[in-house]
Order: sequence, then structure tokens, then C-alpha cells
Amino acid sequence: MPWLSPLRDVDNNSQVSTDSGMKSSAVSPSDSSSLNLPHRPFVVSVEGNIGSGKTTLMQYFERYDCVEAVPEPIDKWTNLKGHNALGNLYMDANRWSFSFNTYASLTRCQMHETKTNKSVVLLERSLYSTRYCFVENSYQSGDLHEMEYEILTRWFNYLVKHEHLPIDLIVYLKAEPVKCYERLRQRHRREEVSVPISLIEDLHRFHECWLIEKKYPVPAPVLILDANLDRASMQSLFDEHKSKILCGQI
Ligand SMILES: Nc1ncnc2c1ncn2[C@@H]1O[C@H](COP(=O)(O)OP(=O)(O)OP(=O)(O)O)[C@@H](O)[C@H]1O
Ligand SMILES: Nc1nc(=O)c2ncn([C@H]3C[C@H](O)[C@@H](CO)O3)c2[nH]1
Repeated sequence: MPWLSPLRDVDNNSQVSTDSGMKSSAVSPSDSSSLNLPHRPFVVSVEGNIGSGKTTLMQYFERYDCVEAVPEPIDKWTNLKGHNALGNLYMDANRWSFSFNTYASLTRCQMHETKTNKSVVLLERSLYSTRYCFVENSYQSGDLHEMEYEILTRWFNYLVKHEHLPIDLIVYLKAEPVKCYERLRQRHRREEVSVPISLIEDLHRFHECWLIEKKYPVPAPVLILDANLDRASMQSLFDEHKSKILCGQI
């Protein structure tokens, strides 16, 4: 039974053209029962810069039985038949951006297609942030040839049109680049030791361009959280917004 996705309103030869407001053009998750459609989870994409606190937010909400947390597949990205795709990316972005973003797109689709009987799915980022933040940054930084950019863009458009990739809410952890960079250094992921603050500043601009200025299609309503706060304050913020994030599931 195909889902009536509340998101897909894709023109034949263009990117996702979706409504960025709360209304949807088709059935929303909560309405599906009224049409006797099988239930689908409420899907939340947790978006934000490197080090903005996405994993920390997901760990906070994992305490609720209704939540299926789907983290980024770092293990897949750092060991692809023995190849460290993420390590290669940061050693030579010009050589590996196309390969990494192609593989990231595949693993994003697999994240979106996670099977669960839980009522809320928390994704750590999405196919959309790969396209509108990372691929866009790689291209504008000169790390993707125009042909590579076009291939990734056509793959993205095809996947959004033909795959089931619904998102019902985006939580944007908005943090200053310097704050993200401090945390990235603190967390000390091996592959990221050479990441310059300029990358964090560039990615910040693309997140703002996408989720605040809406210069690229935004597939769901955006809940913006100030992610500059300390851990305790962030926990209070998560608690304050839990009903929105859990779509009233508690
Ligand atoms: N509010 C906070 N204050 C201080 N440190 C934090 C805060 N939130 C997270 N951290 C720490 O910053 C580092 C990055 O946090 P986290 O892994 O949650 O970010 P992330 O957005 O998932 O990063 P990535 O995009 O690299 O996966 C971790 O070491 C984490 O413990
Ligand atoms: N180029 C590129 N494309 C993506 O889709 C993508 N998603 C995440 N990342 C990088 C950011 C962190 O270092 C690390 C963990 O988030 O992986 C990406 N890099």
C-alpha cells in the first residue's frame, strides 16, 4: 500500500517543490487512520552543523519508548570494506567529495527507510541536508566538478521522487560556528582532526540559507532551538519542546 506522503509534490523535472508551512497537500500521519491507511511514524529530522549537539538531543529523547532514534552511520562511513570514506574526505575533499556524498546519499535513504513500530522516528540529518548543505558546500568550494554536482543533483531529485522519504518536522540546532568548532575539537573524532573552522563557518551559512532563509526547498516545518546553551540548559529546552518533537505522543 503506497503511503500518501504529506511531503511529495515534486515537479517532473525539478527539485522537490514542497510546502514549507504546517499544511500538507496530502494525508498527514495522524489522519491516515481516518482513511483506513496503515499508520506511519511521525518523522523528525534533527539538523545542525558538526558539533551542534544532534547526537546529544537524540540520546535525550531515546528515553521515551515511542522513539526510534536513527543516528548517522559513522561506522559505515569509516569502514567501507576497509576504506575510511570519512577519513579520505577530510584528507582530500577534492578527490573524495563526489564519492563520499554519493555514499552518504545511499546511507541517508537507508536511514529514511528504517522499519519500526515506534510512533516517532528521530533521524540524525537527512537526504535533504546532504543535498542542500554538504553537496552545495562541496560544489561552491570547488571540491565537486560541475558534472559531479549535476549527477548528485539528479540522483537527489530521482530519490526524492521515487523513494518514500517523508519528514514531518525538522529540528534545527542553531549554534554559532565557534561553539560547534570548540565541541568538535573536544569530541576529537579521529577523521575530523584536520577540519578547519572555515568548513564549520561555510556549513553554518548553508544551514541558515536552507532552514532560515529557505533558499532551497524545506520539506517540513522547522523548529529552531538555540544550541549555544550549556548541556543543562539544552536539556531544559528539549523538555520544553518535547510535545512538539514527540508530536503529542506522550
Ligand atoms: N550543550 C552542550 N554544551 C557543551 N558540550 C556539548 C553540548 N552538546 C554537545 N556537547 C558535546 O559536543 C560534542 C558534539 O556533540 P554531538 O556529538 O551531540 O554533536 P553532533 O551534532 O552530533 O556532531 P556531529 O555532527 O559531528 O555528529 C560532544 O563531545 C558532546 O558531548
Ligand atoms: N560531505 C558530507 N556529506 C554529508 O552528507 C555528510 N553528513 C555528515 N557528514 C560529516 C560531518 C561530520 O564530520 C561527520 C558526522 O556528521 O560526517 C557529511 N559530509
